[in-house]
Amino acid sequence: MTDVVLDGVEKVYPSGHTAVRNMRLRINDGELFVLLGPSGCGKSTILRMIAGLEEITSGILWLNGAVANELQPRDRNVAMVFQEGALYPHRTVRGNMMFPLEVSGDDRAQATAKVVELARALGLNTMIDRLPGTLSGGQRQRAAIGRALIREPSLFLMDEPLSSLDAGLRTELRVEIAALVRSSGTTTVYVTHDQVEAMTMADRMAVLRDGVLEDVGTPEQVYADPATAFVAAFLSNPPMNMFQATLWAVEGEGLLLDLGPQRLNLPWDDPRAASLISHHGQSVIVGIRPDTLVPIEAGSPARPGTVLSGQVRALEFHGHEWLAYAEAGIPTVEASEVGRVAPPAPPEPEPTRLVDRLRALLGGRAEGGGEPAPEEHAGHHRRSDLIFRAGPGGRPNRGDRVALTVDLDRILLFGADGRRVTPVPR
Ligand SMILES: Nc1ncnc2c1ncn2[C@@H]1O[C@H](COP(=O)(O)OP(=O)(O)OP(=O)(O)O)[C@@H](O)[C@H]1O
Repeated sequence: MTDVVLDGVEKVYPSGHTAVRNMRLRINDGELFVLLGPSGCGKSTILRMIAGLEEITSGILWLNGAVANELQPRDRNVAMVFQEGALYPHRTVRGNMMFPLEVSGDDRAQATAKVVELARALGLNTMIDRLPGTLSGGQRQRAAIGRALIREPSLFLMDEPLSSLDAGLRTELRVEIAALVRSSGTTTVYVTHDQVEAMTMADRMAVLRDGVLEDVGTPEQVYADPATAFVAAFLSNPPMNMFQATLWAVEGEGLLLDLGPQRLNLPWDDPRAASLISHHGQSVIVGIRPDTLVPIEAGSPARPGTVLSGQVRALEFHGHEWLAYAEAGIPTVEASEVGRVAPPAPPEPEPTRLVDRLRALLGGRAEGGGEPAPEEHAGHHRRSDLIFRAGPGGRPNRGDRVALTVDLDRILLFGADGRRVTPVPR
């Protein structure tokens, strides 16, 4: 049993690259804690610093209330599983799982019983005498997890243990791993770049970008109440609409979100009004999840300032629903670039998105249909402006003009720096 505290931890590699910046995190005893973020954000570096495999440049690491910066890895009672859990190829599953107990000189009869019990919990009992080379990837990962857990570490660290497996197996194993580590009560830090894995497994999770902690909380908190535009966009599937707006506080009318050719209107009694007033005349980012947009009959009554409209230009079938992409002429924001601490990568010399290359080739018309290209506004403009869901019965057709009511209580508002305009409760 152990808790982990990172107090202002930084990692600068000898190359000069800062991989982790001023990391402040508390991982509680017995928690299944997930570190989530895109490739290169510093997740593995943090895990390796906790394990003692990577030196901490500055800041303090506390393990169970004691400073652990200089503690040798073997003195931390930590077990780690990697993407490809390395097993001894000439030892059976049983032999691999027995190994840590042999090294620590455990009683052989007790060790054997323990291995059999854990192998059963991992669904490996029927293959306990097989060599790793005869196992599937998922079975090998289970055996690696078994070997790591057998000596009951105080802290269990897992670095993308499922990323080499196919989608079906990942889903199956993530449920099993979560159940197993919870039943063992071992504090676990689990690294992944997969949002679904993080949200389905975590007791609490941290979202990282460029070595910086963007948000931390339970999956429900971080999803429903994200601290930054980056977190909101990273966790949204289907993608969140991220619009560039100018905010105007207008007496008698409320708070206007000027989206270029369209606008939304928050009443003065909106709970966010007090925080929003300080953004009067400034750019804000409006995050709208597709499920907060509901198609309505054109011309049907709706409160002014609660409707967005557009022309459907593409539809995607997702089995249980359709996703529609409507051109609305509203400037959008690339949330992954908003509020970055590290300088963004230099711009690509050539358009890299297929749609941009096609558009360049076709002289500005990527999709057929001959519709005039929408007017460009300030801000980063994408053609697929407005993404919304349509049930199997209510799907629009390509080219239809659609009106969508916006659930204003559920829109997320961020300042130009990407941080939420209202403080996020945690
Ligand atoms: N030994 C090293 N020397 C210099 N830079 C390094 C070293 N190891 C990692 N980095 C850099 O530090 C940053 C963080 O790397 P890290 O492996 O922690 O990221 P990650 O979030 O785990 O990525 P991934 O999901 O791709 O594994 C990256 O930019 C990486 O290139």
